[in-house]
Amino acid sequence: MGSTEHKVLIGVIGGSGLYHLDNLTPVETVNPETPWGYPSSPLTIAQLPSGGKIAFLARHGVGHQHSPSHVPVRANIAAFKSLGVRVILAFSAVGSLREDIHPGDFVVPSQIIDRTKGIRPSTYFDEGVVGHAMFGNPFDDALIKDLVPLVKEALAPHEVGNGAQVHTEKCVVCMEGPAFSTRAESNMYRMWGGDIINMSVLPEAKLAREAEMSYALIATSTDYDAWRVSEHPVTVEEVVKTLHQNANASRHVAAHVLEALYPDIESGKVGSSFTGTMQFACITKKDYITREAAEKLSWVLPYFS
Ligand SMILES: CSC[C@H]1O[C@H](OP(=O)(O)O)[C@H](O)[C@@H]1O
Ligand SMILES: Nc1ncnc2[nH]cnc12
Repeated sequence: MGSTEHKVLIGVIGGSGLYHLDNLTPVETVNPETPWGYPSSPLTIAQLPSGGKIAFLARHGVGHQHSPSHVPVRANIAAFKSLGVRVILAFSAVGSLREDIHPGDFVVPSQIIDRTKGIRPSTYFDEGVVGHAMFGNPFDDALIKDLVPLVKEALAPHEVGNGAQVHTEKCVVCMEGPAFSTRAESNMYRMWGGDIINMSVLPEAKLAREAEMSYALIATSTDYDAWRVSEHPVTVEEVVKTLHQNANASRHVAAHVLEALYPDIESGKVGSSFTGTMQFACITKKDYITREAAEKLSWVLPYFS
């Protein structure tokens, strides 16, 4: 198990362009080996001004060495869980599938369309224990309700937000990658009701749910993907350029939101929406669960210890 003297209640996942939160005070680095291997990067435990502790993880590694299809997501979520994390705030660079979601805007989505190709390990329930998590509302809506006003507040000063809007109630398409979509695919996603697109929200959100953790995505729009005929289809240069412009705003949003949410997470008012939900989601009969399988699952769910 991961061990630290610190009580860590919130995990932050930094996406493309967000490889550190150097506006917070680091206190320790941990790198727990989980039954699913090591996380994408060591976890930096940092202290908030009010004293609360958070853990930061770079999704693709600090050198951006893990492609979206090969991020060790099960290890990432298990590593957070082993530190006692209850809430995960995940940052992600996304393409916009809508005219009114401009590059530089922030989006806190409420739905997901899965366009990954089944090549990512995406469950903790594939080795001897069968469990079916409820996933109709893939994010923690109660967390989002508290989060969105805080994101808006953080971006309100023009020198921070630079006029960025905050969009809610949107649908994120998660594609396999690493190549971007064709124009035809991009248009199809628009017809399906997709509003933004990335390569990372799955299986992250699903594994957080299986581990009974509260999860929300804070997406920053970097481009118009491939659907907009007046423009050339998205390139990585364009994404990275906008990302660097957005990174300081994201760090500011993270610091503001973490500080404001911490007391409610500590008191259990926020972050407990899914506590206990997996207890009856496991369908395998007790006598059929091997000690090895139970031991492995106990990393993410207390019922198996
Ligand atoms: C660098 S462009 C595509 C890449 O960016 C996004 O990463 P993240 O979600 O970690 O910010 C997208 O999901 C792709 O992995
Ligand atoms: N257009 C796009 N497609 C998929 N992932 C992205 N991340 C940023 N822009 C993206």
